[in-house]
Amino acid sequence: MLEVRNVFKSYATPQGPLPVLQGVDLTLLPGSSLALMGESGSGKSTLLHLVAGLDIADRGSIRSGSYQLDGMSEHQLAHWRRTEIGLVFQQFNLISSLSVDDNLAFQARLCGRFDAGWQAHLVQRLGLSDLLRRYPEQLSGGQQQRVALGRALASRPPLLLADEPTGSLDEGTSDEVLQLLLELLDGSPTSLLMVTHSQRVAARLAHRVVLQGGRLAQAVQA
Ligand SMILES: Nc1ncnc2c1ncn2[C@@H]1O[C@H](COP(=O)(O)OP(=O)(O)OP(=O)(O)O)[C@@H](O)[C@H]1O
Repeated sequence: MLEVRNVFKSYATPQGPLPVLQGVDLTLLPGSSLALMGESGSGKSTLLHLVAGLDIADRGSIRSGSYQLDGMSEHQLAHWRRTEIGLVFQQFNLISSLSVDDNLAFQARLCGRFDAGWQAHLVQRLGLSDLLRRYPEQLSGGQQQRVALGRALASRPPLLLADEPTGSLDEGTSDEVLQLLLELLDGSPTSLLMVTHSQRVAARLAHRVVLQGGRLAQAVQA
């Protein structure tokens, strides 16, 4: 279970500190999914980066399972990122020098959780069987995002963090990729925290919250 409690984060700017998160509270149960919405610049990516251990909160607590992120060293945060979370970004972030097959296995191998049977299942479900020997530049956007999802899920992380994962795909491809993701997560203990601007996408997840004035509010259904 992910628990974010009273988290604050400001950035230093030439004009002085810019407060972005001002007391964020969030709970995400195992196997559940939450859409994180809010206007551009409201701090969605900032919050996701804190949960990912890519940046550190000024104060407050972030915990998941037996991990307490505040107070962790850079080395411990790197371990957290490697073993406990899967990350998917709008710009796929695949490793251009590795084949699809090796991209898929990359994180799972890194954290010692490579499972050939599970990877074969992901390849089949994500429709990647004919693309395994290709390199990222030889794939369409939708294909690259399917590889990125497979890579993030191959290590069976307790928490999947996705920042606008379908943001650069057309509507049809976006629906297809989201559908695959939700099917793969169905019945699994992996929780999904997804930043999205799309009401359509958010409506498919179990819960929705909006970041406003540095805090989270329940989303009002459009
Ligand atoms: N490293 C940084 N240094 C200074 N200011 C930053 C930094 N990163 C983000 N910001 C500012 O913090 C605020 C929140 O940014 P963030 O990227 O978290 O917003 P967002 O809600 O994800 O926006 P979008 O929907 O446009 O991606 C913005 O005003 C942004 O300019």
